[in-house]
Amino acid sequence: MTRLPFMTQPFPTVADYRAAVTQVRDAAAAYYAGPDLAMDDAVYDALMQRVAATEDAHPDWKVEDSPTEVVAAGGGVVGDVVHSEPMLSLDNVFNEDTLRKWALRLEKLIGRPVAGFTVEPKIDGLAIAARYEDGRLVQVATRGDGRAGEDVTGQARRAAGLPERLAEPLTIEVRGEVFMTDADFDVANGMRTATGEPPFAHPRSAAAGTLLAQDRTYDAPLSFVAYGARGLGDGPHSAAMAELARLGVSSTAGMPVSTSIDDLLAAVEALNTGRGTLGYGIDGAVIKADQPADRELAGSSSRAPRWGIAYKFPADTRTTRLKAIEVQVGRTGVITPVAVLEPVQISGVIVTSATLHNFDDLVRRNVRPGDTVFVRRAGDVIPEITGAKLDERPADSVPFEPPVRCPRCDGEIDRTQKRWRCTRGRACGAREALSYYAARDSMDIEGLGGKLIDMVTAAGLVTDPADLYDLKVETLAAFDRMGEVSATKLVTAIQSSKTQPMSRVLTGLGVRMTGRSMSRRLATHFGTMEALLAASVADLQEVEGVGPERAVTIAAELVELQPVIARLTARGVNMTEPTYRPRPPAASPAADASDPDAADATPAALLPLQKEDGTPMTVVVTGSVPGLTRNEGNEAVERLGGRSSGSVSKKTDLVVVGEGAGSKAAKAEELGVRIMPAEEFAELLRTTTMA
Ligand SMILES: NC(=O)c1ccc[n+]([C@@H]2O[C@H](COP(=O)([O-])OP(=O)(O)OC[C@H]3O[C@@H](n4cnc5c(N)ncnc54)[C@H](O)[C@@H]3O)[C@@H](O)[C@H]2O)c1
Ligand SMILES: [Zn+2]
Repeated sequence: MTRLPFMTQPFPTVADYRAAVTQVRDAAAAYYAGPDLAMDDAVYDALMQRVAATEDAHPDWKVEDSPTEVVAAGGGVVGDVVHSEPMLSLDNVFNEDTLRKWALRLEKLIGRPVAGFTVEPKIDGLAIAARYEDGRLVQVATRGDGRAGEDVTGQARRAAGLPERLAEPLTIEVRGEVFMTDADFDVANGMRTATGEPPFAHPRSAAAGTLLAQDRTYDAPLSFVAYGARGLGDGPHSAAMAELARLGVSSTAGMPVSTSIDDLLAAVEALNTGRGTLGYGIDGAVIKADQPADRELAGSSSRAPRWGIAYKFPADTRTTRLKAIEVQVGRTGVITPVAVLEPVQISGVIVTSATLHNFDDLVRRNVRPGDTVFVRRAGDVIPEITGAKLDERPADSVPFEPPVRCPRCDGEIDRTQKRWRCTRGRACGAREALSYYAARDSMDIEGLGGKLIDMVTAAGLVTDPADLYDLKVETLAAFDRMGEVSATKLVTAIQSSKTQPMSRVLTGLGVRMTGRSMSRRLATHFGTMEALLAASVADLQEVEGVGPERAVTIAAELVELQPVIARLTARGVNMTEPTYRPRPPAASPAADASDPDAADATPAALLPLQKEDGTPMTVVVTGSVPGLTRNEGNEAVERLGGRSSGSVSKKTDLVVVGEGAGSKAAKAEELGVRIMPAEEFAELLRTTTMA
């Protein structure tokens, strides 16, 4: 997990520092009191780090009971249940380097290697302590200020994983996290809105609001996972967790125990990678010394144990402004609201749009254009909006009006399912999809215009591009004003489109967030449709211009398109890209000598627009090239091994100048970039593709 190293700067003045302390305290007070949030977790964490850095730099500025030194930054709500032993916070690390340092410091502190570390998920919920007497659940309390918490027995009894009775009549204390799964979050908000209450903004606040609710107007589901126990003997932590599981309590049992830091880091990384698929939110990993003897030697400060640490993952939830809600009609007629966002960075990725799932959800989550919304992005999953900050809603905001008719074909909408659909299903998008497929820049099927597409779709003959290849001359000839001759011509045009390069197939399929040049780049990079379909989100990002957001969308689109691609392939449509050259393997003399396939991988002869090292020249085509459209001109550049670009700069290697060229040609001359007349370019294309 690589992250930009950054230094936390101390505050310049004592007044700034004090103001930050107040801000932290206020935020913590709101956070621990219930579902409301003053700021993003990431902002809170950064502020806390700055407060700590300032205290390091100016110990004399430090305020009494600094939030860096007390549990819950001093914001925990004190109750009347006194804990058997303080419930502490955890110190944080944010990267590999500081985790290694922490482990070294711990070993120095105890004077010997740590016997083993457990790695547990840090579930994003609320800490509780649950007492069992003779196997019966008798009391549950929140962490509070660490010394005493509030009694939440009634609400906590409903948490899945925290049973009313243990499998054996033991008297023990169980500590762990109460949280809400993503699925239960939807249920909870459904109940909230049904009773006229504002929905929760995200699962953590839903868990807090539910557990701390004074009046129980609804019964939202909660879950529990234990990560601590008292009264089960003095074996290792991992054994205690296994014992809890045996007693019927959901726990972190089965978590990896590592003896080397490298294994430990691998376990942390595995948790981070899998975090999007858990079905509930985690905000980090918790690493603990497994053996009680090690823990005892290390001890604790007033705020946190020294034998454990939280490795915080980059925040997966941020707030931003919802600029607009757009309605998208998918290929199968599914109608979904899509959020257009003020760009926001979430765990290193700029997010500009998010899914809102469906129209019910929009109501349930009470989200309106103009709202400040919580956006969650977990790993390679399309970002979603979990809720809005209702206290920041503009006074003039109005609810979003869902469409009454299909925004694409004006047809009826089927609202019987959660996911609304155009009643015309695939046929709704067929016309658009087919004209796009047949267009000159895509498969270039001459004679397949709007009228014909209307006829074949209305007759139910064609719903997706693959159906085109099944069209028979006799069938078409029977259409009004068609005739044998034009029907034959059309069928021939359709059939001969099968040899078009894969990049045009991709363009024709209309993969969201890709256009013609991106389709070409994808096709040239992967070479075959098979390789493209097998590409992971990470593989896709190797293609120039494909960032994480686009990669996720392309991957999702390809999954959706797989059936039609399979049908096209079955009909003999070409799924390879002619300009594709397998990239030579990384220079490794040993591999060259022993690898029998190495000979196959030697780079092919250079194409006219490739540089000596095989990389593409950057080429700008301006003005018209005889016989080619602008798109075909760009396509030709790539077929000749170059990379087409729209603007002339010092990095441009070649400018093709045709009739009607304007300022770009002038700029090329000014910069001394090589110029090629369009006729010469056309000739080059002719000779190269003939060879
Ligand atoms: N947005 C805000 O305004 C705001 C305000 C206060 C706190 N916060 C968030 O809360 C964090 C600090 O809160 P904290 O002091 O309650 O927590 P912490 O970071 O000090 O960690 C301790 C807590 O982690 C939880 N936990 C989850 N899994 C665990 C496991 N396997 N083992 C042990 N503990 C586990 C427990 O609830 C425990 O109390 C901040 O980093 C911030 O993200 C946000
Ligand atoms: Zn429609």
